[in-house]
Amino acid sequence: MGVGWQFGEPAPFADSPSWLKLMVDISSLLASILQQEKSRSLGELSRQAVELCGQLLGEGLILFDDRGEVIYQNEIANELNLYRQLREGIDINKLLQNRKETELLLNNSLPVRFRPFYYDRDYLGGAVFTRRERREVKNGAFEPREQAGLPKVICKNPKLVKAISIARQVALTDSTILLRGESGTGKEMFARIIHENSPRKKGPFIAINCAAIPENLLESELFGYEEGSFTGARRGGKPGKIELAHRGTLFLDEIGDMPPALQAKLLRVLQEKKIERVGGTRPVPIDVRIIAATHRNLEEMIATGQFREDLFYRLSVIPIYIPPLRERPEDIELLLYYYVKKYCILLNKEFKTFTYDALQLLKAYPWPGNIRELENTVEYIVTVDDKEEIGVESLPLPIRRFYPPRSSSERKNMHTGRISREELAELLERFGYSTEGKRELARYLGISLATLYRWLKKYKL
Ligand SMILES: Nc1ncnc2c1ncn2[C@@H]1O[C@H](COP(=O)(O)OP(=O)(O)OP(=O)(O)O)[C@@H](O)[C@H]1O
Repeated sequence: MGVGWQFGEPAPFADSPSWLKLMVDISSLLASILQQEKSRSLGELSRQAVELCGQLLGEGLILFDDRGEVIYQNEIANELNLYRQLREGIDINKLLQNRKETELLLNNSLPVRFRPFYYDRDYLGGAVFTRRERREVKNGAFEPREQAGLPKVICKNPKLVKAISIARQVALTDSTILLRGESGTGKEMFARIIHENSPRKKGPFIAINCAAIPENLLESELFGYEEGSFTGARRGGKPGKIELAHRGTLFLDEIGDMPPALQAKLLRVLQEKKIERVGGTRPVPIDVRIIAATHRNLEEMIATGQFREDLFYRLSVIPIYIPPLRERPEDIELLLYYYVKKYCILLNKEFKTFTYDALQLLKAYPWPGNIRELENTVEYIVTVDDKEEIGVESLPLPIRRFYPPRSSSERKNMHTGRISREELAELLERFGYSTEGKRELARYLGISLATLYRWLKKYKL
């Protein structure tokens, strides 16, 4: 590598030694920039190669540098929470000092292997990966998601990406947040992300679903109680969820279902930052960050007197709306394959793909239960189906029976009986041959059951 200069005749100041020195200095500067560029692109190339190998490996992989710092971990290691398991199960530094290939079993029976890396005799770092045999990983080693830490957020929809970036920003503050969105859209997941990215992450994350607890118990669950405050009260009393969330985050799910008396009490906590247990006499100072969530229309509830306006404004200092899955069809395919991968690993099955038709149907389906429904659907398919490619026939009935709304001319064709035999056969397959399936199909086609039977007879179906 070198730098050459070419001048016109005569070369300016060619005889001057300081001119020559300047040329030499500039040349070496340019050479070192070129050198840097070259090594940077080599570094980038190796980084991308590592990432690609990590993705293709199909096993959990973590790379450490010579001081035991994690420099890379792949998605599966993340999902398996491999690093935490390692930290809890073994002394990582000892493992690194050992500097020889080691095989071990973590506390949760996850088998891992450590391999050191050298350059000449210098130790560069090492890799830890799970063993190839999936069977062993399957035996209880794949932790349920809740314990495995934060789930990965799968999305490319711009609205959701924006919502996530807002959540990460406001995580740093102590403002109260109101998460709005339908059931199963990921409100609790958002609350956890906010907590984990906040200065309170070392404190507790306490969640309570206001709709799941009977009204008469909700107060003591939230505020706790003193000994003897009611029949059956535990000796010594009991702290409530708000108290348990001290120095951490309290996630109040389904806040719209909170009874009015408790709404007033919660408002006081927010205003005074103090809490009084049921049957208690002295308020205790409390330091919690509240994240509330609801799928209900709180504005309407305020208008009908079911929800306190003052509490609403206190809670929704920062409102974040999480769009339902049907409003972000671009995320459906990503989520489908994310869960296929998860359940194939979990159930020790070969990776599966969807046929074009199945994918189209899954993308058109409105997913009223959102991501929770999608995950359950994939778990069901992967469990019961052994085919490598998932076709329409493998999808659960409610999805098979769903047909995206057609254009009016297509509907007109159907009304006038101009539906082809193939089309009717395909619909029948989709809706099912049972009487219930045929009834659904007739409803879908906008014809009576008797007409449908006539068509089936005509086409000998
Ligand atoms: N973008 C996403 N990527 C991956 N998983 C997601 C995503 N959004 C939600 N999930 C998963 O979907 C499931 C439902 O999410 P979550 O419980 O947070 O929903 P929710 O809105 O709180 O539901 P509900 O109001 O019914 O309690 C969880 O398992 C969550 O991890």
